[in-house]
Amino acid sequence: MKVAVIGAGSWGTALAQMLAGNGHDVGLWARKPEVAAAINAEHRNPRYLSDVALSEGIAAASSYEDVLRGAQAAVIVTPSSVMREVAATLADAVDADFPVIVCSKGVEEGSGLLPVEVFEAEMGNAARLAVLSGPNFASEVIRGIPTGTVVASPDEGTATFFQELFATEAFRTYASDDVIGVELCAAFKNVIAIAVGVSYGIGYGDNTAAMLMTRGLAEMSRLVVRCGGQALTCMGLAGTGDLVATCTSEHSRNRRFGKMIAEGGTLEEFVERTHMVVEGALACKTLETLADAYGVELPITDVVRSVVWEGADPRDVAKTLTSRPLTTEFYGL
Ligand SMILES: NC(=O)C1=CN([C@@H]2O[C@H](COP(=O)(O)OP(=O)(O)OC[C@H]3O[C@@H](n4cnc5c(N)ncnc54)[C@H](OP(=O)(O)O)[C@@H]3O)[C@@H](O)[C@H]2O)C=CC1
Ligand SMILES: O=C(CO)COP(=O)(O)O
Repeated sequence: MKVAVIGAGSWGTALAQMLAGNGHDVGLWARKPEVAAAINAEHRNPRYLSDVALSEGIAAASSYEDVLRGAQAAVIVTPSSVMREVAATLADAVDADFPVIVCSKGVEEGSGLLPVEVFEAEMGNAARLAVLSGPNFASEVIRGIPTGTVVASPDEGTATFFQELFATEAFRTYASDDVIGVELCAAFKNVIAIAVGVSYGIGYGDNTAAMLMTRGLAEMSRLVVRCGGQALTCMGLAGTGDLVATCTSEHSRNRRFGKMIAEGGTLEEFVERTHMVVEGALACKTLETLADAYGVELPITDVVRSVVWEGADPRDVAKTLTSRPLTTEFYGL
C-alpha cells in the first residue's frame, strides 16, 4: 500500500524508512522543496539522520497533493505547534474515512486540545484517527534497534490497522483505546525530561533525577486520570517507558535543552543550533491550560515553565519543590 508521511524531520524520516522496510510505498512530505529534492536524488535526508541511506521506496515531495496521491493512510510527524494547519490541509485533500495517525507529541496552545481532538475538529470522524507514542528515539529506530510503542484509537479496527502497519521485529506495537492517556503521557514526559536536564545542569545528582522522574510520573498520572485517561497507561510504554527513555538518554533534545538552559543557554540558541523541535518547552505552558481547567496541581511543570519562559533561577525555584507541605505519596490519585 502507499502511505503518506507528513513531516521529514528525524521521526518522520525514521518512520518513512520503517514503513518502506515493511514493503510500503512512502510519500514523504518535506516542508522545504530542496530537502525533498535531495532525498529523491541522494536517498538521504540532508538535515536529519543524514548518515542513514534511505530506501528507494521513499519518494519525497513538498506538496501534499503529490505525497497523498494514491495513499491509503497518513502518518503525521510535524511539530505539534502546526498540527491544526496540517489537519485543515489534510481535511480538504482526503475522504471522510481516510485513516490518519498522529505521531507528534504535544498539546495545542490556547485550547489545550490533544492531537486527536484537533484532527477531529478539523477532519471529523474520530474513528479513523489514532495516535502513536512510546520510547522511540528516531536515531535508534531507524537503525532497527529494538523498542516498542503504543497505538491508540477510539476505534479498535483503526488501532489494529496501524498496529499492523508499523509492526516489525524491532518495533513491537501494542494497541490501546486510551487516546487521552497516551497523548498526555507523550506531551508530559518531555517537560519532566527538561526538569531532569536542568537538575543535572545545576549539579544535582542521580537521586534527584530519580525523584523528579517518579514525582513527574505522579504528576502525569493525576492529570491523565482527571482528564479521563487510564492510570495504567502511565505505567506502560507511552508513560513510564518514554519517560525513562527521555529523562535518561543523551539522545533526548528535551533533556539536553534543560541542561543547556541551566548553564545559561536559551531556547532560541538551542533551536538555531540543532534546527530541531523541543516539544517540552511548549508543553510546559500548554499542559497548564489543562491543569487549570481540571483543577490539578502540576508543581514540576510550574517550575519548568518559570525557568524556560520567565527566566527564573533554577536553584531558587528548585526550593519551591522541596519546601512544599509534606503529604502522602499518592495524594490526588
Ligand atoms: N525525534 C524523535 O526521536 C521523536 C520525535 N517525536 C515527535 O515527532 C514530532 C516531530 O519531531 P522530529 O521529527 O523529531 O522533528 P525534528 O526536530 O527532527 O525536526 C523538526 C521538523 O519540523 C519541521 N518544521 C519546523 N517548523 C515547521 C512548520 N512551521 N511547519 C511544518 N514543519 C515544520 C522541520 O522542517 P525543516 O527541516 O524544513 O525546518 C523538521 O522537519 C515532534 O512532535 C516530536 O516530539 C516523537 C518520537 C520520537
Ligand atoms: O520522544 C522522543 C523519544 O521517544 C524524543 O524525545 P526528544 O524530543 O526529547 O529527543
